[in-house]
Amino acid sequence: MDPSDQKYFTVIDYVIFAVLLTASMGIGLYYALSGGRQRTTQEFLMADRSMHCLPVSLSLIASFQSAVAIIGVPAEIYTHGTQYWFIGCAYILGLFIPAHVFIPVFYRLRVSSAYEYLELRFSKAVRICGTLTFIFQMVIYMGVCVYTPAFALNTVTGFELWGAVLATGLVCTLYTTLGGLKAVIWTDVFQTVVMFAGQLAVIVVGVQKTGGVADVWRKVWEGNRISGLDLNPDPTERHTFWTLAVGGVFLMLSLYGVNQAQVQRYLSSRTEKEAVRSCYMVFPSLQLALALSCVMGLVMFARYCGEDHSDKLMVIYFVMDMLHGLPGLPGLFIACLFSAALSTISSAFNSLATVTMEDLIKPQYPAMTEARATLLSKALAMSYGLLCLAMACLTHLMGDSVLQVALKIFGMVGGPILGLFCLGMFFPWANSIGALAGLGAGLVVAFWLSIGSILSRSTRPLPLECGANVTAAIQTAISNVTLSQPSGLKRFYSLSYMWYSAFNCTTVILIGLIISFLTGRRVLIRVFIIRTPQRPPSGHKEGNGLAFSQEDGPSLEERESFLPEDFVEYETAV
Ligand SMILES: CC(C)(CO)[C@@H](O)C(=O)NCCC(=O)O
Ligand code: NA
Repeated sequence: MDPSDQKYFTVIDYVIFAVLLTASMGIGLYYALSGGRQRTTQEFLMADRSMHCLPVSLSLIASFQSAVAIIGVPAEIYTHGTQYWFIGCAYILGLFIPAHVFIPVFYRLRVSSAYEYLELRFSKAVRICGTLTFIFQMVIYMGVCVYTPAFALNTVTGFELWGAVLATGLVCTLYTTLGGLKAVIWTDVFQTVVMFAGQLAVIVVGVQKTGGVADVWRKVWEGNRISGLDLNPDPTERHTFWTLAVGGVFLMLSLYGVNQAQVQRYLSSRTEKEAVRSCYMVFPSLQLALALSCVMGLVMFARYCGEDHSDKLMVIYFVMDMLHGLPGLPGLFIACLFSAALSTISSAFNSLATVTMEDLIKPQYPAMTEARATLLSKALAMSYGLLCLAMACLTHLMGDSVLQVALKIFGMVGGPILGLFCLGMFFPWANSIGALAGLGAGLVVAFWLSIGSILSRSTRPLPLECGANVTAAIQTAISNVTLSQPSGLKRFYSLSYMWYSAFNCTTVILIGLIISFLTGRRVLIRVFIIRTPQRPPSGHKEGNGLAFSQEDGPSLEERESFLPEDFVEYETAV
């Protein structure tokens, strides 16, 4: 393809892209100069805990819906059919459980960082390890997010690669640093709308150009792209109903239940009810986002099938092919891609600044003034912005399908973090040594599994794709002969990446429980149930899962300094 943006972009396209960046900056500036003018950490990091559910819910979708999904999901559907669409089933429990289990715990504790919970429940060491793990996860993910749209555009249209990376990184850093969480949430709202509009435009034009809905349907049906329910229980099958709908629930829990970016949004809601409502409202919008990307994949198939496009950037080729000659629309799609990316990395910057401030810095300097803490938070948001640019360079070196890379990061690092929170919330007899050992073991096994899967895959053939051919068949035959790993380990390495979250979460819980039993068995434990201002306690039955054991929880004084009136205490036998 001719690498020249002259072919695709007219002045109006550049204008639309510029409007996106300017409007985002404008929102940042507005929140820098209005309200409390970002002079407290409560405002900068928590949006004064004053948000309504609609902006919060749109912002919740935006956090983990980046250009990776916009490019990756249609490519997945094109190559492997609509099986991936079944991940929509995981959204039911994946949002219901956070709404009724995780939100009440975090909200009622009035924490700022989700990791504060880990110290309340276990110890300072567990909190710090949890925080560091989260920082690691988000920093890598951020690099993928900022790099993907820039790289895609550069390859297809010749749009300057590092120019685009710098523009995204700097604009995002600026409005995040200026306007705090309020700006992040309101730009997310605007960017989510642009994202949907861009995808919709491509689909409408695409359907028209391929001959209408009936024609698209006939082609994808004949091309065998409408997948039935695959109920194969084999956990090494990449995408089946089980890997997607059950494995996907754990993925969703790690993102929507305990990820700081999302927890922070729940906490910024004005009431707990509003937070729960926003979580419910994510469901239809996330289904819409999924449907739009899946349909785009199908339209793309209707357009190209027969041709052997296995390029992971084919979505961009397709879009430019559809939209060029329609001034403004290529610009709208670029705005859509960058909206998706901006809204994700801004959430990352702000949540990273929050945990670094609340979990790593404030506990060391409890006497810090509010003015200094706010200034430092802004400096942190900005530093993470610059780090993000560095991470983009690192991503430059990675291969693989971007969607798979992002979902693997969520499973490898997010899975163990989810395990840590579950250990705390659901197992009163877990102690902090168990939690540390569990997290450590969980991360080691997660990395072993992921690295093993990368290494063993390099000796296997490429997956059969649309234009499966003789070469692939020969490759399979050869690799079947040459693979000599023990089959048990090989099977372990080929676990579907959609199970990573569930598997790694379970490792943490199991090891955590075993070590807890070995290091601190007790006959009696003391369980503390949080009372809510709205709902007076009526005995221990209405416990919401937050439990402190006698030995490894914080001291009674410490707990009282946190929430004097909110605890009820009783003894129970193990
Ligand atoms: C988080 C899910 C799985 C929810 O459907 C989806 O948004 C997704 O595939 N995200 C990929 C990561 C990204 O878009 O950056
Ligand atoms: Na996003």
